[in-house]
This record gives sequence, structure tokens and C-alpha cells, in this order.
Amino acid sequence: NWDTGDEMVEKFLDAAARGDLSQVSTLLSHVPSLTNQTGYSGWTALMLAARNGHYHVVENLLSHGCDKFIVNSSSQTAYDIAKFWGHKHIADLLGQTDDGCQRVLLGSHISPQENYFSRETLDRLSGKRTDEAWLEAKQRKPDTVYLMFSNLSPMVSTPQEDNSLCRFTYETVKDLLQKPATVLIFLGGIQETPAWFAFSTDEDAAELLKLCTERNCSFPKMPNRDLLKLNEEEAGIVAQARSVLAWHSRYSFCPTCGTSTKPEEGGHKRICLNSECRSLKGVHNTCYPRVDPVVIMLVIHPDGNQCLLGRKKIFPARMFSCLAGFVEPGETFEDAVRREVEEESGVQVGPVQYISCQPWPMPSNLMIGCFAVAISTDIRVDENEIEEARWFTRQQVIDSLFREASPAFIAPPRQTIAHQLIRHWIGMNANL
Ligand SMILES: NC(=O)C1=CN([C@@H]2O[C@H](COP(=O)(O)OP(=O)(O)OC[C@H]3O[C@@H](n4cnc5c(N)ncnc54)[C@H](OP(=O)(O)O)[C@@H]3O)[C@@H](O)[C@H]2O)C=CC1
Ligand SMILES: [Mg+2]
Ligand SMILES: [Mg+2]
Ligand SMILES: [Mg+2]
Ligand SMILES: [Zn+2]
Repeated sequence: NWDTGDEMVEKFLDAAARGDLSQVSTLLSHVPSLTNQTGYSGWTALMLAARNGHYHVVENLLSHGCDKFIVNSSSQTAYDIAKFWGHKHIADLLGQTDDGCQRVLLGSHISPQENYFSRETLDRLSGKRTDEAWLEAKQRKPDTVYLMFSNLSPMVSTPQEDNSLCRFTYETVKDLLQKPATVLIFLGGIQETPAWFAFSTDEDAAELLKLCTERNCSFPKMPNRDLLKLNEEEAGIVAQARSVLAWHSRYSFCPTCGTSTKPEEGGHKRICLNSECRSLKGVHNTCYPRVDPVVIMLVIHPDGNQCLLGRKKIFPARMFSCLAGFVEPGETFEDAVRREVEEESGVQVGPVQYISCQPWPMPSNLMIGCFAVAISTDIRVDENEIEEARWFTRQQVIDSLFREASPAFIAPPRQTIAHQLIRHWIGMNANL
């Protein structure tokens, strides 16, 4: 009977809005299907209780398993509402879960250093790079750690699902260090001891693997996938080591005069062997490891409730991600965001806001993460770079991040800043 049903829902929502805990729980125990019923403008009991600051009602509703990701007709979740009305204890409660949602819902608290690859695990001790005697003495110390790279991949052991870096001692690797093709770089240390080095070698990989005592060792073949399986500390070390070693592998000759170059300063510089070379006078950026700035942006629809995501042909099926592009000379981050978005999607962008950045050692990008607000919405993709671009609603994005059942698209993995930007946006109450 519809009338009774409607009346019951109204009574239930009213009790939640007034904070009448005993009526809410009585109604729920008789009619559990009331839990996620909505009333005016798509408000659930949870939203009404959150709006009016009724902590115990919120707690009770959550314990009955009500869905906190439902959005009302203005695309607000109960969390958005609690936060907007200043009920911080309720927002905290709604953000609390053991399923990893907390960081998402409290998205505005995600700090830049939370991006994968961005942890500064070691003190770089850059002042020691020019102290050759100190470096040499450190190299021979028994507690010094060596990481081995072949073809720009570090040797890792894979005890379970995750990868962990294989660590070598001087005794084990000293012969390899003598080979002419080996490049050694000083990474830094933890409170000066032990010191950490990384080196690349072109010796036979199968032979190298025999040097390790760990089980299931390998040099991963797909850095884009396999390097994402390290813990945060080791990922931070690899971000530095891989970029610098990749630079050495590509810059054997002086870009100014073509003469051979050699590593200096613990591998953080290369100098030209031609004493007449211009690169030896003044500041020359051919001498130092390169970092390529790339802007990556979540473009938000002018209505505040949709975001623009694109897919490249090489992406796994149904995956969509943030647009990105290299910063060009003489360009600000903001201009690069506007140019790349327009080039790739035809959408025009107004305000741009920096959010956080991520070193991306494939081989040496620095991803500059931004939000950007669109001022036009028609999409016209550049088919060379992007296969498809689309506006996705907040609800579609929430479904993709948190719900298993057939979402509209698949989000990039959590280790990417693209994923973090998308989560960060979901955690904001942009339309309030
Ligand atoms: N961590 C993350 O979340 C993400 C990281 N990324 C990384 O960002 C990088 C850039 O994104 P992408 O969209 O491809 O960039 P762009 O949109 O700028 O397009 C890439 C094209 O730019 C050219 N290019 C290569 N290097 C440079 C450079 N140093 N300066 C200017 N142009 C260059 C290349 O052309 P040509 O073919 O002629 O060499 C390449 O095909 C990718 O390499 C990817 O690894 C991207 C998305 C997500
Ligand atoms: Mg581009
Ligand atoms: Mg691009
Ligand atoms: Mg470009
Ligand atoms: Zn030179």
C-alpha cells in the first residue's frame, strides 16, 4: 500500500531530522528497507541527521548498514553536508572506515607527500657528493647498501604480491663496480649510516640474479606496472635512482661538442672530457640529470559536478584518466594546463589550481597535479593522442572508485597522481 509506505518513509525521515533516536531505531527494526529511502530532493535519513548535527542517529544509521555514498539531487553525500554545516565530529564519523575510504572522504587533508614515488626516504647528503675521499670510504663499509639495476629496472624479490628491493653489500658487488659499463650513483643515507648507492650494469641478467640470496628475484620487465608494487619508502628511493641512471644511459656524449663525458659528484653530474668545451664554462643544464615537468589536470565542469577524463589507445580496456602534457619552454603551469586541455579535448579552461606533485621515474617526469575549471564543455578530441574524452558525473566517479558492480569506467591505479586528483575532487564539496 503506497500511502502507508510513503507515510512511513516521511515519519522515518522526520525522526532522523529531529534527532529522535528511539523512533529511528524502532522504525528500522520493524522495516529495515527504510534505511536508504529518500524524500524531498533525494535526501536520505542519514543526510538529514548529518544536516542537523544528530551524532547518535548518524551512528545508529551507519550500524544498520545505510549507504553513505548516496548523493542528493545536488550531488552531496551525507559527509559533504555534515562538513558544510560545521558538524565536524559527524564528518569524521562518516569518514571513518576500515575499507580505505577515510582518506578519500577527508580528501582535502591529502598532503602532497602522500603521492607514491614522492617519499624522501634517504637524506640525499648532497654536500658529500663532492667529497671523494668520504664517498670512497663509504663505498667499502660493510653496512653500505647497494641497489642493482639492469636495463633500468632494480632487482627485486617478490615474497608475495609485493616487490621489495634486493640489497647488496660491497663484497658481493665490488667486481661488478670495476666493469667499464657500470655506472655508480650515490643516493644518500639515513643519518649518514648506512650509505646507499645504486648502480647499473649490462652484465648477463641471469648471472646477476644468482648473486642474490633472496627468493623469487627478478628485474621487472614493465616498470609502469611493476615499480608500483614497492612500499612507499622503497618507491621514493627508486624514483631518484631510476631517473638518474636513465639519464646516464642516454647522455654518454656531450650535447654541446659530442665528446665523451664522465660521471662526477657521486653520479649527479657529467662533465665533458674536452677541456675546450663551452659546457665547462658557466651554468650548463646538459651537465645535470634532467627533470621534465608535466602538467596533469582534473578538468571540472562549470556545474561543479562532472569531470573530464580521457583515454589513450594504449590504456587497458575502459580505463579513463586525467589529461596530461609536457610543459613547454617559456610556459607557466597554468598556460600548459590550458594549452594541453584545449589541444587534447577542445575544452577551454579558466581558473587553474595547483594541488600536489609526483616524481614519475618513467624516466624522469615531475607530474604537476592541478584542478582546472572548464569554461566551455563541447569535446573535440585530438585523435593522435586521445581515443576518447568524456564528462563523468560525481556519482559515476564514486561508483568507479568504491563499488564493484560495472562502473561507467575504470580509474587509474591508486599509485598514480591521476587517481589521487580524482579522489581529492570526490572528497571536496565543490557544489556547496
Ligand atoms: N603518474 C600519473 O598519474 C600519470 C603520468 N603520466 C606521464 O606523463 C607523461 C606525459 O603525458 P602525455 O599525455 O603523454 O604528454 P603530452 O600530452 O605532452 O604528449 C606526449 C607527446 O609529447 C612529446 N614529448 C615527449 N617528451 C617531450 C618533452 N620533454 N617535451 C615536450 N614534448 C614531449 C612526445 O611526442 P613524440 O612521440 O614526437 O616523441 C609524446 O608523444 C607520460 O609520459 C606519462 O608517463 C601521464 C598520465 C598520468
Ligand atoms: Mg598533449
Ligand atoms: Mg597528453
Ligand atoms: Mg604536449
Ligand atoms: Zn663538450
